[in-house]
Amino acid sequence: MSQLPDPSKQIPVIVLAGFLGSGKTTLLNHLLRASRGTRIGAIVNDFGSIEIDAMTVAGQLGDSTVSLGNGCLCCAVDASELDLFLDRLTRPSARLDVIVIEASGLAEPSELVRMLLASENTRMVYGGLVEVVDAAEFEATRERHPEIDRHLALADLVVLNKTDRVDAAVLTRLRKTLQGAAAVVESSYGRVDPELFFDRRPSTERVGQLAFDDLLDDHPADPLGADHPGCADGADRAHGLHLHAAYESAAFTAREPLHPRRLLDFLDSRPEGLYRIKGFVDFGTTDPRNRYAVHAVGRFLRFYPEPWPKDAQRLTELVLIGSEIDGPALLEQLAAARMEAAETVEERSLWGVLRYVQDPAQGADDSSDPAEVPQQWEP
Ligand SMILES: Nc1nc2c(ncn2[C@@H]2O[C@H](COP(=O)(O)OP(=O)(O)OP(=O)(O)O)[C@@H](O)[C@H]2O)c(=O)[nH]1
Repeated sequence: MSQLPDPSKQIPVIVLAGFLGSGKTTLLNHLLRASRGTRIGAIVNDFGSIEIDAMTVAGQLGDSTVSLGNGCLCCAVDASELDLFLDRLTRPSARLDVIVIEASGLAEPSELVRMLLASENTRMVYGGLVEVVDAAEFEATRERHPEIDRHLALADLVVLNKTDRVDAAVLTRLRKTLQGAAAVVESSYGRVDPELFFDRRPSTERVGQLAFDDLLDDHPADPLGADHPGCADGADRAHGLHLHAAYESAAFTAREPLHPRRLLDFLDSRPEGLYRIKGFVDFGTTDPRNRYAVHAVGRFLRFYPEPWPKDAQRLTELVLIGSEIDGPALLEQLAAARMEAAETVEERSLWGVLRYVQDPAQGADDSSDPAEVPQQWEP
């Protein structure tokens, strides 16, 4: 007879979900920096074909990060790829204490939870769903996507993030809206107490606010049919109701540096539907030392200069995610921002970009963590 697993030795697997750009990677990086000895494994699921999130996290974790790119994990035909990674990360030799799955910003959390609960891997236990909410964008996002309420209903913990971006009145309103959901913690730049994540949740019949049976029943037929971009063939029939059924992504790569002013023109005139842009930009001789991480979430735009990693290929790599966007046209516009070989560009053309760089003196993203070395950049 096979032995029942010892629950005290099972590794909790936490799902970190939340809409596009809400701050999942930022929070995951905070956890990794503030883990103080707890060994965290991460599985990162990007929606776009260039795995920007994985690139942002991977440096921190080495072998303990695995990336499941290009498509939503929630629509994998079967869970075998996830199982494979979980198998690898839960091996005793990996010596991990906890595993965090960062879902894509368009994933359907209930599908991920279902996959984890159905997993036959006895070395792990489902550790709960954390839903990150962007305080500045939440109300507009919820209006466009009422299904967000379903995600919140399933959460064990809601992190109301980006509180620095809203005033007291909005915050009070949000607190009221989120009342009745799971425990809510507020944060700026994902700085939450890691104890909230690492303390294993007792394994019970309930998942978040719902019973396990509710979760199994929550499997509506797909009114849109089976084929949607970003999904494996024959993906889940409920997929039509998933957020990402309405979204598409486009990937842009350029070997030539981009002209700062032309890139800004592109960003300033980005269409409403283009909700999320992320990646790294090479501005060539205008700043040869640094690459610029770029993040656009709704109308929010930020550049984060950071020294080029050693041996990194000098490329610009961007992922664009939006609904009702004309991907090829956007890529063409971006291509026009590439510099010609003979083109000279004045250093001051970078000034426009620098307006979107957060002043480190005003509190860098993770300044709360004394263990962290502040980013050095000199444009
Ligand atoms: N002002 C402010 N910006 C934040 C905060 N948290 C994250 N950001 C910024 O928001 C942008 C998106 O953050 P990410 O952590 O990449 O968001 P994400 O949820 O992983 O994004 P996707 O994977 O694309 O869904 C970045 O520019 C972050 O620096 C916050 O609390 N306040």
